[in-house]
Amino acid sequence: MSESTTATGEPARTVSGAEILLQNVTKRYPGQDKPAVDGLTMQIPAGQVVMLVGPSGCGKTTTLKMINRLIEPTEGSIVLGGDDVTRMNGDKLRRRMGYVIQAGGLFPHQTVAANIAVVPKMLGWDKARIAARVDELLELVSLDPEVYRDRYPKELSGGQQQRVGVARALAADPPVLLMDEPFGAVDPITRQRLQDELINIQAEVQKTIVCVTHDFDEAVKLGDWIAIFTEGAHLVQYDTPERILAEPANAFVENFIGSGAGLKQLTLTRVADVPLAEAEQARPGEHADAVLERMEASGRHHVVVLDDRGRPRQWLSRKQVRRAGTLTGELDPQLPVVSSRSTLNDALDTMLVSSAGAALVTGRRDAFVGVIDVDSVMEAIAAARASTRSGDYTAPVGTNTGVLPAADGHGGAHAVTAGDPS
Ligand SMILES: Nc1ncnc2c1ncn2[C@@H]1O[C@H](COP(=O)(O)OP(=O)(O)OP(=O)(O)O)[C@@H](O)[C@H]1O
Repeated sequence: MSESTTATGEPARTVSGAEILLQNVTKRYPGQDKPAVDGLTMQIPAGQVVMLVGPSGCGKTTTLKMINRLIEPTEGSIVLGGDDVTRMNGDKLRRRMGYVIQAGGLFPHQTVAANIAVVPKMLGWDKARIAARVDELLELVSLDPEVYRDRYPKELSGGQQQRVGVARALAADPPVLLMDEPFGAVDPITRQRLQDELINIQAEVQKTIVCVTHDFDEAVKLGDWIAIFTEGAHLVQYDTPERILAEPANAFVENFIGSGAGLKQLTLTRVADVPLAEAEQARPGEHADAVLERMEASGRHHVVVLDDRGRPRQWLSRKQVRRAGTLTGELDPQLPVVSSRSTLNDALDTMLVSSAGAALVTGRRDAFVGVIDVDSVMEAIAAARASTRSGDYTAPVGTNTGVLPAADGHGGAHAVTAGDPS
């Protein structure tokens, strides 16, 4: 995600996350012959997003929960920003790590504000500071504080509950956010929106995020790095989404990625990276004749009707304009809109259901910025295929051999195909 921050031209922000280092960590559950996590050594870089993926039962959740010690490791150590967490008080530690689970995991009998305030209260913040923080976080997750702060979880949609879950996890500004299948319980459209929002939030907060998912596309979309595990949390490949798609370490990874790796490349490119077309614009209340005259002069066949804050309301053909007489500006619920942060994959989905074969793109505060069409997406795919994937970066360390590679400039220089399956 940090790459997408620069791709959208926004200045890099100060990293507030901390590095996490798992050192030779093993978890044996009582009564199990094989360890759920077997000697895992893994570096999770500060301020970056690491996605943990792999088949069911491979040890993703156990790995995640050992980081905040909801599960105690049997062996090994976990270091957070230089401190050994296995020696810290568990409650104190969990205040330094936000934790987001499926469906938000909110307390049903507490209001949204009270849910978000849990950790700040434990930390003894005064009321005014807590109230200000609650409102700030609700704004951050795109919920109007006036409307939502006094509601109860059951009065929210699944997506809204998930947003409150993220707000709660961020409440005391912890350096680390742990997420376990955070968007598993919402419908695909809401999931796409929540993922886009998380990308936006991360661009602002730059936390260290470790996220478990079943969904490889989600891992490609959100991850700076993806760790692919087999049983026993054996790391098969730990690298960038680009590299994993282009050079899967072995047949297991190939299978896991599934077919259509080429199409998955679409998930790596954002709408903001593609040149957008301009569009004819109009305001509610305008008369059809004037609008048609402008469309005639520009040779454009569609006009986008924008409200006074520049947000799209309608997208009309000449015929529709003629029929309207005067533009009402009434919001079209079917309007094909994508955010400039959306992936080309999401944009393509939206375009395919839009009769215009194109989509309106919005930027900051949902203001209209241009039009994306199928041709520009196709060109972007061709360009991505043609671009060479140079290895000019250093992948974090990850291995199950229990030995941290020496810092000789080579250690972890490429990704780790750790615990060589041979
Ligand atoms: N409390 C427990 N007691 C005994 N065994 C457990 C316990 N929790 C998990 N396991 C076992 O440890 C292994 C790893 O489980 P874990 O939940 O970490 O996997 P996962 O990759 O997160 O799976 P999923 O994707 O299905 O959630 C599994 O074989 C599981 O059955």
